[in-house]
Amino acid sequence: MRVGFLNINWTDVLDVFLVAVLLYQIYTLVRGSIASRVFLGYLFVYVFYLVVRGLGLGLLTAILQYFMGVGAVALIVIFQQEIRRFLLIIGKSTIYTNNGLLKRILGSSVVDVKSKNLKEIVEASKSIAANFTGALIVINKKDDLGKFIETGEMLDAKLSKPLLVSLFNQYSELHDGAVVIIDGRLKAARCVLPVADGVDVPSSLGFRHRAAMGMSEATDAVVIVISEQTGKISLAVEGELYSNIHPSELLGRLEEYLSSEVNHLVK
Ligand SMILES: Nc1ncnc2c1ncn2[C@@H]1O[C@H](COP(=O)(O)OP(=O)(O)OP(=O)(O)O)[C@@H](O)[C@H]1O
Repeated sequence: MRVGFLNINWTDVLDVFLVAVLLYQIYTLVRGSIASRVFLGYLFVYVFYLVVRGLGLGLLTAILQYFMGVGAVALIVIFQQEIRRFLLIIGKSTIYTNNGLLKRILGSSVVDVKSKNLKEIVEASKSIAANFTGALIVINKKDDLGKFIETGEMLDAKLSKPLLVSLFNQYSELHDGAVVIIDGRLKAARCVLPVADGVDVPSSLGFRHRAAMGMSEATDAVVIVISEQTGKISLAVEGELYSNIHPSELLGRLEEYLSSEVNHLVK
C-alpha cells in the first residue's frame, strides 16, 4: 500500500503496533516516578537524533549516536527496578504459570503447607497484634529467599510461638526489620526487605507495610505485617496488600495462598 511517498505493508503496521504497546508498557511501569522524566528525556533525544540523521547532519549525528550509546547503559542502571518488575510481570504471565506439564518438568509442585508450621506463626501473630508490638514476617512459598536472609541475623531455629513473639518484643535486639521463615524454620531476623515505591502504593502507608508489599512483589513469599499503631494484621501477596485481616481468618488465608497455584487472595 502506498501512502504519499511511503510504501507501507502489513509488517510495518505490526511493527508500529508492537512498538506502541512496548512504549505504553514502559510508560505504565515508570509513570509517576523520577525515572519517567529520565525516560521522556531520553525519548526526546532519540527523536532529535532521528531528525538530525534524516537531515544528513553528519557531525551532530555522530555525537548524538555516541551519547545514545552511553545513555543506553545509563538507562539500564537507572531503570534497574523497573526492568526487574517488567521481567517479573512477563515471567509470571508466561505459559510456565499456566501450563501443568511445563510446571512439572521445571519442578514446580504444590507446596506442602504442613511443613510451613503455620499454626505457630498464626498464634504468634495474634499475640503480637493483641499487644500492639508490630511485626514483619516473611513466609516462603517456592522462591529462594537466600539473598534477603543474608541482610539479617542468621538464626536457623525451630519455629515456636514464644520465640517469634519474643523476637518482636521492643526490648529484643532483633526486633527491627523482618523475620524470614523458610519451610517452617525460623531462618533469620532483622532482615531488610525491598520497599515498594510505585505510584499505586498509597502515600499514607508506612515503611513496614511498603516493605511487605515490596517483598511480595519481588518474590512469591507471603508477608504478614502487624501494625504497631493499630494492631491490625495485613497480608502482602504478589505486590498487593490485603489490609485488616481478622485473626480468625489468618490461617485460612495463608493456607489458601501457600497450598495453591493461585497468585492472589480473594479480597
Ligand atoms: N525495608 C524494610 N525492611 C524490613 N523492615 C523494615 C523496612 N522498613 C521498615 N521496616 C520496619 O518497620 C519499622 C518502621 O515502620 P513504620 O512505622 O515506618 O511503618 P508502618 O507501616 O507505619 O508500620 P506501623 O503501623 O507498625 O507503624 C522499622 O522499625 C522496621 O522494623
